[in-house]
Amino acid sequence: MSRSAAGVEDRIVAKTVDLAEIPIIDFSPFRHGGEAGKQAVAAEIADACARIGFFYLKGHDVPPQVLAETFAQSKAFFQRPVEERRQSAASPQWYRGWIPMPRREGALDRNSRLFEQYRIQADFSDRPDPDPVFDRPNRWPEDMPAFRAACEAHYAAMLGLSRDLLHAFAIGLGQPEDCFDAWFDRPICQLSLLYYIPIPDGADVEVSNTVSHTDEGPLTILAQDSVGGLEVKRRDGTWISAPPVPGAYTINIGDMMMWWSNGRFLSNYHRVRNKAGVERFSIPFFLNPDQHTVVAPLPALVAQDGGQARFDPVHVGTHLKRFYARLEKSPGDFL
Ligand SMILES: O=C(O)CCC(=O)C(=O)O
Ligand SMILES: [Fe+2]
Repeated sequence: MSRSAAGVEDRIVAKTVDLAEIPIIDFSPFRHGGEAGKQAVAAEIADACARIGFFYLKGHDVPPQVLAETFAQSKAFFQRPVEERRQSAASPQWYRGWIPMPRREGALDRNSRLFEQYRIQADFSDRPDPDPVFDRPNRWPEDMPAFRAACEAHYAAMLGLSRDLLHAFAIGLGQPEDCFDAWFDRPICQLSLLYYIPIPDGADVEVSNTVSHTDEGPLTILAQDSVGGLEVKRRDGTWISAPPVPGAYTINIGDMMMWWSNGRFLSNYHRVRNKAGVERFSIPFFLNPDQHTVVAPLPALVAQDGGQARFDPVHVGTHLKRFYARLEKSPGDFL
């Protein structure tokens, strides 16, 4: 018997956030509240990262119009006919631009990937020794100059916020505020505009728009529209909703921050199930270190843990190239 859409897991599609699980943290004391403000915010962030790896951030000082304009441009782009979207398509050799949904074969399941995306990355193509994967110019829809302007403004705002958040993570780990800074000179960041179709009524309860995954880099700053559908795994293995909180970003740490913290912080599993019956838009910004950074547990934390490093060192560029190669192999990813 197939499980019905009204199965147990469906009940977790909640519209309100459980603040005991995922706290809303006000960032303004970190910037404007002196040393005590910094310590207090860093402690709240560290607590959330240790428990669940997710928190909401308000008081971030990102002007609301930066986000509103990027959402407006994203909607305008995804509403275009497919022939127009395809004009700025990514390819396995040029992983920037529009990435369609995989072609569907058979019934939907938890791996169906029910979303399209537009991927924008750092552009270091002016380097004397440009890397063929990382240092490419972005693709832009040529007849939508406002699209490019909005994405670039949003990217810059997210990069600025990430740099401050790195300071908060450092303090929360009991380390000097600038302990991560040297690894973020030319960070390989990515801004994705995501467009999720609704999961059809009556689909198996396992059907999900994205697979359950952790993020690769140290930090993801996510803007959600009002639809909801993001779900986060608790340490006991059950799923909870992480619905949008107006005016706040949804923030999670990824694998590299877990490695640096020697496991104090959790890079947590999450997924999207859009059961709202309408389209959903979201905009994650993925922070990654410089290409040649080697991420390994911070020595001071390893010393506190009796000399035991829980994770092996990882070279960022090699790791991300392997990750991109996996994405490229997914059948049907490119039209
Ligand atoms: O769209 C979302 O809410 C989350 C997206 C996500 O997890 C990802 O792109 O890694
Ligand atoms: Fe993610």
